[in-house]
Amino acid sequence: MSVIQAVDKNHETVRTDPVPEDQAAIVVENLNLYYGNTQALHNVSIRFPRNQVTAIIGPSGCGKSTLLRCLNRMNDLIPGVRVEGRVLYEGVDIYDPQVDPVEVRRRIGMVFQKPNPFPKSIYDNVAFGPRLNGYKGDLDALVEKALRGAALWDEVKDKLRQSALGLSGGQQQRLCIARAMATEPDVILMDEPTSALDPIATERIEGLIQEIKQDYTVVIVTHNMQQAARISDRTVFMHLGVLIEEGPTERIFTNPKDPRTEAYITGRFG
Ligand SMILES: Nc1ncnc2c1ncn2[C@@H]1O[C@H](COP(=O)(O)OP(=O)(O)OP(=O)(O)O)[C@@H](O)[C@H]1O
Repeated sequence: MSVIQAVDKNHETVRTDPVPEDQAAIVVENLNLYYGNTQALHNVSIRFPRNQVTAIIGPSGCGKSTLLRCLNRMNDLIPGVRVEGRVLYEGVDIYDPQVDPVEVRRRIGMVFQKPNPFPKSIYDNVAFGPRLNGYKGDLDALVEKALRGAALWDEVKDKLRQSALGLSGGQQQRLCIARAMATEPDVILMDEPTSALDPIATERIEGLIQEIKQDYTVVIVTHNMQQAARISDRTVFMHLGVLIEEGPTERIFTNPKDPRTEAYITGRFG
């Protein structure tokens, strides 16, 4: 591995093997985010490579979820939020006034910490997004494809009309992944998707994440460093709203360059 290291003077990010722009699904440039008068992100620049898993790690309150939510404009839904800078998705700034945030969220889907299926049937949960978007194709085939993609089909194929709320927590989270896949996105954002799950369900989701990167770009926020080490190709370390260090996961965990990254991954803070 060639190690190219550069320290950006403006926001002191240490980068190893930076992602070339043409390999990035999402490019974040000089992003600042304010909740009212409180600045939560400071001049963050980062590229998320296509068909890879990028993990965002860092101590509680460092801005991981805030950064993730910027990638599909979920922060727009929070009153008093102000965003400066650019987030380019396949070269288009998603914050451009011409861009429809609903379309952004169709292309860049999201899975949340707690499984949050709608109180509807399994089928209707998966069909919800495509129906909303006026999907004209074969809906049954699309639902099956999404459920297969989320490794849930075999468990639910005989009870598609039953309530999603009858599924286990791990199945519900895979259903939420299927629901995100059903709008045929390119990118799937995951905000601590296994923190409410038991170890077996967690292992299933982790395996699934590694499989789906063939078809999707995945960005995952996790508190669990072992999880980041197990499943991600690249790791991003944040602290106090600043992106401190990013690079190939193995390098971040074996040879962190910034003392704050080292302190965090060795459990000395956070
Ligand atoms: N809706 C909000 N309104 C005001 N401040 C917020 C809001 N959401 C987050 N913050 C603040 O922004 C900062 C970053 O929060 P964020 O949730 O992004 O961090 P995090 O790293 O994901 O934390 P955690 O690991 O605890 O989930 C924190 O100081 C938090 O208090």
